[in-house]
Amino acid sequence: MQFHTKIYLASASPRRHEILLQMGVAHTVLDVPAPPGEDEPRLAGESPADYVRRTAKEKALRAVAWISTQALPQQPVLAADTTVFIGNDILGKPVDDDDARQMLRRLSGTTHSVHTAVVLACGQHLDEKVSMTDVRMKRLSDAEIEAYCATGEPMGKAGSYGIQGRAALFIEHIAGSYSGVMGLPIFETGQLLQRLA
Ligand SMILES: Cc1cn([C@H]2C[C@H](O)[C@@H](COP(=O)(O)OP(=O)(O)OP(=O)(O)O)O2)c(=O)[nH]c1=O
Repeated sequence: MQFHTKIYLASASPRRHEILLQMGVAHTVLDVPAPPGEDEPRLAGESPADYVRRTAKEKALRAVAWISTQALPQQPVLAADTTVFIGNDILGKPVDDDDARQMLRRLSGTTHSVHTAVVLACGQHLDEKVSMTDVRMKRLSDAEIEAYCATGEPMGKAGSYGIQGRAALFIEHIAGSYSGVMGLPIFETGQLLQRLA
């Protein structure tokens, strides 16, 4: 599969940039000013899939609006949102080490789901896909959590871990998309980009 159209990646996530490089997708990373504050709250009754879909669409549309204020060429925009769900709760990115410790204690010895929505915007036209992955984490000791937090790896990552990093040692099993857990599901992204050809 070859991708010929150049796109913008509207994401500050280095993982998403790396995954697009792996896919051979020519892209420019856009540094769209993000709204200040914490992760978007979930709406009442909103499913995990609907939540990531909505937040990824917001990122894409914010980028489209921003491009139109800059002297930038018009190109399709790719945006994504990744969130960890456990029980009925969202685990977003930790605000500090204490927050990370709490999230890792919560994930220890259980299975959670990681949802990633990927959105392709051509102007106001949006196309999207959602990947869902179950992740089983082994039981973590306090010492393991401490040592992991000391690496700094939890920061900037939903659920306070990176499956692509040292936390791989904690993951017993996954059912779904490894790249989706990392932040950009390769299969679903390829399906969206193929429609540009
Ligand atoms: C669960 C998990 C998440 N993550 C990362 C992917 C995403 O970068 C991050 C989830 O945060 P997001 O809000 O999806 O993305 P972001 O803030 O990093 O970037 P942007 O909004 O600008 O696109 O967590 C991993 O790198 N590995 C993992 O195993």
